[in-house]
Amino acid sequence: MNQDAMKKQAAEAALNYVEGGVIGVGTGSTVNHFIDALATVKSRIEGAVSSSEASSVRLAAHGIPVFDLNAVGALSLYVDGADETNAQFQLIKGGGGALTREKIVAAASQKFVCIGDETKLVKVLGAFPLPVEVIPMARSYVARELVKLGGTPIWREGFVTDNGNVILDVRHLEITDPIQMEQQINNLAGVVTVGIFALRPADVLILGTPDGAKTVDKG
Ligand SMILES: O=C[C@H](O)[C@H](O)[C@H](O)COP(=O)(O)O
Repeated sequence: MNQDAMKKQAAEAALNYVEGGVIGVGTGSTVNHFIDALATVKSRIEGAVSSSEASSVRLAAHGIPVFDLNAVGALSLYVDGADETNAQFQLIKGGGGALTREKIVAAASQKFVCIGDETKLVKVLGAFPLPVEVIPMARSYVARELVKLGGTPIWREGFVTDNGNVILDVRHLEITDPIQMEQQINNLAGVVTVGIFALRPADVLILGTPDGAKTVDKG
């Protein structure tokens, strides 16, 4: 079974958590499978809050109403993918550049269901280059500060986030204390969001495997 088929399995298993109301929907290839599956049960929900323009377009194409987060208040459920997860469900996200809106929607949600394939599970976060969204004028300054932390930041040239900012992808960080590093990088002037999701980790992890989707729910 290939990676995409495992992502699809996990996405379809996440439908078990869709009960009603307005739900939060993330971004990426795994979430695209989830949006397509959600369309088959769309009468169950009122609509969705989306973490990116791309997901909003896909939801709308399926006839699923898309709401502004400010119009709906707290969400019961958020479903999103990840680039890496550790056993504590602390994540690296932002490979698609949607990390800031993803972190906002995750924070506003009671339950965060993370979906992916089994290759996303790692012992220590950081093999995947850590995305950091930065205000454009702060790009070089933040890059120098990230070098002081031991990282090698690479500007994702030509890419602009939905918020009009730039992304630095930071290699060579071994993230042994994700909460501390999330706070430290978020505190740099000019950083909008770092792609570590440890202060608000996922609550449920669903990983596609060759033997079927495996769900671990922290309850
Ligand atoms: O910005 C993108 C998101 O954080 C995605 O959830 C993450 O990159 C995983 O993407 P995919 O499901 O395509 O592997």
